[in-house]
Amino acid sequence: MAIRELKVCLLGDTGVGKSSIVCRFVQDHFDHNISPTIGASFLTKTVPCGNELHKFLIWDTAGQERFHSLAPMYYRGSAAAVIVYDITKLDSFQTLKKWVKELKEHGPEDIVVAIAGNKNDLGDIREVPMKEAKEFAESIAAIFIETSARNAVNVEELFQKITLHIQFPKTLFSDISRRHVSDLHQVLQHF
Ligand SMILES: Nc1nc2c(ncn2[C@@H]2O[C@H](COP(=O)(O)OP(=O)(O)OP(=O)(O)O)[C@@H](O)[C@H]2O)c(=O)[nH]1
Repeated sequence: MAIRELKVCLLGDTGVGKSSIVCRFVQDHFDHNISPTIGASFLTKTVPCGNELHKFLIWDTAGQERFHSLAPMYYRGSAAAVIVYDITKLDSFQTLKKWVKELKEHGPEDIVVAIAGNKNDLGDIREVPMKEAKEFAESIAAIFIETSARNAVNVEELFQKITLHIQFPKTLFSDISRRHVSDLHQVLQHF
């Protein structure tokens, strides 16, 4: 089976849950006392996808401002960027917008952007309305999903959506054309 390598980087404010999302995806584990990332960390996960294996090469970057200048090393050459914000922190959504701008100006031209609103288990103290974030994602043709690394909600789905976007570029999944439907079924049944 052919292996396709997909470099993916995670960007976003410190504390939004980037490492926790990666940890949930790769190890199906959640650590309440996880330490802030220093520089970046690297993990991989291979998933079957249609007739291929997709190997995610995941660069989890540090959100602290002092590491900001390192980010281009990780988004350069990436097939996808997951920009994470914390639904309980409006500031983290403003930071996300700055990352979108930076990627547009300096990132790879065809990079798939996925916006993940993490900590959706904390909906009672939400500061970022889902509708606003979804509309923003649509305005830049990005994937949008709310996740909870803690409760294992939508983390697999996030990477699944990325895979689909890479396989079927420019397809908006709210409007899948008929000719893609059978291919998509094939892909999804292998997840
Ligand atoms: N309630 C809740 N807490 C979460 C969730 N994801 C992460 N956390 C907590 O948020 C804090 C920060 O998580 P990290 O994964 O270290 O955040 P990060 O974005 O990688 O932070 P940096 O490495 O500093 O960039 C930790 O205390 C996590 O346990 C979630 O989905 N729900």
